[in-house]
Amino acid sequence: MNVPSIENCDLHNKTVLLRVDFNVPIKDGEIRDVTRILRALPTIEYLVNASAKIIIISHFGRPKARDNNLSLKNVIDTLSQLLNKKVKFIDDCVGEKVQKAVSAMDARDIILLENLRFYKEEEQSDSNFAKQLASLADIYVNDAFSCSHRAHASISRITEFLPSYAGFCLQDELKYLEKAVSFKAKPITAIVGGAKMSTKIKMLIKLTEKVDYLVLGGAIANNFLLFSKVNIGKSFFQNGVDDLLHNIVETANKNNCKIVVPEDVLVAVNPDYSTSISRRTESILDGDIILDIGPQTLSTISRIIASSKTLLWNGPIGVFEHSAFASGTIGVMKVVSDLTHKGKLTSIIGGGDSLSAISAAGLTDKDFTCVSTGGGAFLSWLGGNEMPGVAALQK
Ligand SMILES: Nc1ncnc2c1ncn2[C@@H]1O[C@H](COP(=O)(O)OP(=O)(O)OP(=O)(O)O)[C@@H](O)[C@H]1O
Ligand SMILES: O=C(O)[C@H](O)COP(=O)(O)O
Repeated sequence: MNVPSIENCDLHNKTVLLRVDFNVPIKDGEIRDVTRILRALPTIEYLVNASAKIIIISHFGRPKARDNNLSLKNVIDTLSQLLNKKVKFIDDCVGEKVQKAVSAMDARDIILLENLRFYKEEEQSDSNFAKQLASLADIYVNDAFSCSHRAHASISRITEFLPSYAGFCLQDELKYLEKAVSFKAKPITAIVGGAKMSTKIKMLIKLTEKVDYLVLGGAIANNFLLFSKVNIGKSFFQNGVDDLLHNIVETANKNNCKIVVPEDVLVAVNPDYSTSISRRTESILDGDIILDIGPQTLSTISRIIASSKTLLWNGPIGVFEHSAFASGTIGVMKVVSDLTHKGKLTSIIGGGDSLSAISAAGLTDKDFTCVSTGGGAFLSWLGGNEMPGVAALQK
């Protein structure tokens, strides 16, 4: 997939608006995984060495309004440390304050603007908002593969107003993902977990056309359990998706794709999630909250992976941030990395919290064939959907 590279443009003394994905997992103000920041460093360093002025933009979480917990100020110290260079933070992303800071920039200066999603216009792909962002710079660079499935102002609308290029992280992810999935060695297993049901359930239909096993974990699995009339107690699930689930199950049957849901689960015993208890799915109580798969399901999934040649995985299988609910995600991670090292499995894993789960398992990028920063983006790309951010660069 060809995209115009920043290597093909004159950057000297130019102001560059760099869209990255600094939507990193964070808890109590502490970043739990810096992979998404690390992956942006080669592009930032390249721009510094080319004597550009660099304005970094990103979203952070899914804010409904301005929210200090979702301010990009939370990443500024880590970014400066990793770059070994002072990065200035401006607490807005458009308007006079930003314009003033930009006009005071020298070559090689870096500023980070505030969370784009503090403006509803970002997700609305508003033309004026994109124009305002564009007016700050001479060149736009997209280095956020993990956001390129979103048709948002800073991803696809903005390319209407500035010469636009791809950074190295975006280029590499496209290249490695293409290479990794080109083998298509069967059987192919996809694991989809996590909590972003509204985004991900829609993407499952296309996956069932391509894979032999679709293993469901996380909150997404709850929806499928509920659909098959299992009591899920007080567990998280998405409302109003029964028609979609019906289509997914039908398409899976038509394509000989086996959907695997948990047969046993771990539920919370106390409200602080410090202790878990295992239950068969048919024995879940009304007050239970499902937060992980149980041991039986872990061994079923491990068996399926051992019989597979390719594994695609997005989304933790449980709330691995709490040790009582980490055994499913970490157990499966270890099986996958072990088979990858033995050369028996091509493993491709992606997603913000999935990256964090890799480190929680004591593993790194090197333990898998390909590790993508993209979660929803990775699933969308696997399903063969057009990526608005990539398409916009190709226009
Ligand atoms: N059973 C469950 N109930 C509720 N939340 C869950 C459950 N299992 C996992 N999770 C949560 O899902 C979150 C991650 O979901 P998410 O869909 O964001 O995955 P991701 O890998 O970060 O992908 P993306 O990059 O698209 O965000 C984790 O923080 C985890 O605690
Ligand atoms: O975490 C992600 O997958 C990306 O940052 C995109 O976030 P979104 O699903 O909130 O658009």
